[in-house]
Amino acid sequence: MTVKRLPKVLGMNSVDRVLLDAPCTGTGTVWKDAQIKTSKDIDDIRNCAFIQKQLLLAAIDLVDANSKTGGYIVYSTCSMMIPENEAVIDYALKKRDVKVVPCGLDFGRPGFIRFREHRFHTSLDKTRRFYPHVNNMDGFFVAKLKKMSNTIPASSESSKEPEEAAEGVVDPNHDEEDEKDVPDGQSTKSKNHKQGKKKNEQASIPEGEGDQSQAPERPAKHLKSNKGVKKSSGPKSAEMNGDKKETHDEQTEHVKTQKGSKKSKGPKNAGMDVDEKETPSEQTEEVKSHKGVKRSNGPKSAGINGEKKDVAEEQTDQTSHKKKHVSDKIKKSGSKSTSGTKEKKPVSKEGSKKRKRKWQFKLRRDWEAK
Ligand SMILES: C[S@@+](CC[C@H](N)C(=O)[O-])C[C@H]1O[C@@H](n2cnc3c(N)ncnc32)[C@H](O)[C@@H]1O
Repeated sequence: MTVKRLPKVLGMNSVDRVLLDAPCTGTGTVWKDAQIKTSKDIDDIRNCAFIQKQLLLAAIDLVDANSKTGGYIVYSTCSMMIPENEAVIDYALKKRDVKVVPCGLDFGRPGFIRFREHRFHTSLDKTRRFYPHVNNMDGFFVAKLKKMSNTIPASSESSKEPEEAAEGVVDPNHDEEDEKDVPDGQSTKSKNHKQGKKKNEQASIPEGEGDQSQAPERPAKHLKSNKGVKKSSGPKSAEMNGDKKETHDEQTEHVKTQKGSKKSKGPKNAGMDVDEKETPSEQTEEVKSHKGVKRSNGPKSAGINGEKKDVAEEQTDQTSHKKKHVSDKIKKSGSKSTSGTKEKKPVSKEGSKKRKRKWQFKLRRDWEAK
């Protein structure tokens, strides 16, 4: 039986409420199953998003909006992927007469309302995101919907739902321009310099918090598609430290595909103060192609507060985009630049970083072009 038939079989508007703990990629379980970082690829995310959207619509159709004791649908996943979370809820908002209501949880971070080129309904900030390194639990997403009426918007019925299920899958091949003002994102990128050759190897991973501010875009991580990955079955732990002043976290560690690279230590900060943040520079970690590269272990630094972070990151992006121009100007003015100058001086760390960034953007551009 297909998911779509579920309401017809069980009865449309026949139940008071539904808890939909949807099947997902389980990327939120990364702290206890590091393999998840390399075992899932964009196709897995797409497939999950597809079924999740169908399941959510079915769940909504099952619920009776006029129930005096219910009319609610709670949707959850243990995935950190926006396509499996906010995008699914946003999709449901367009397809059914439902609205997002507060979850009643005073911890966790608000869901994203914008991400790269995507813009979600502002009520998505009532959803909640939980991060392993922040909340000492599996990465988790939860949204509570209130069904407003049992009518299905005409616009919804006329459209083809299946194909729309693919909507919301954040295309990692977005314009670089979009990265500037977009929140965290975290596309996954190949570290072996073969991005262009591999298709659909990037996936978007949320990183920051979802309140108005957006986290910085990060170099993508490379996701491999290995089989035999453990299935996620929802969050299992934990002591949820209710940090109310959570700011952005950046769980966007680089997914390393090579052996020998340092492993992520997962949530190392039980009860960690949520103020921990990544510095702007962290979002521009280079894509490494060789083995033995140290990996980022998530949030390391503190320093910037939520609002400033976006700005800082934006600036970082802009800086990268303008690098070439700046370099040219420096040349013209005859000043000695650290990189890009004619004289081949030993490249400084800073220069090396810039060049890598430049190279990274170029790769991405080329890859996107393909
Ligand atoms: C995150 S788990 C839910 C775990 C459940 N809340 C529990 O505590 O046992 C997702 C569940 O969805 C089921 N599932 C997978 N694909 C499905 C589909 N197409 N339709 C309905 N359920 C599906 C899986 O078997 C799995 O039990």
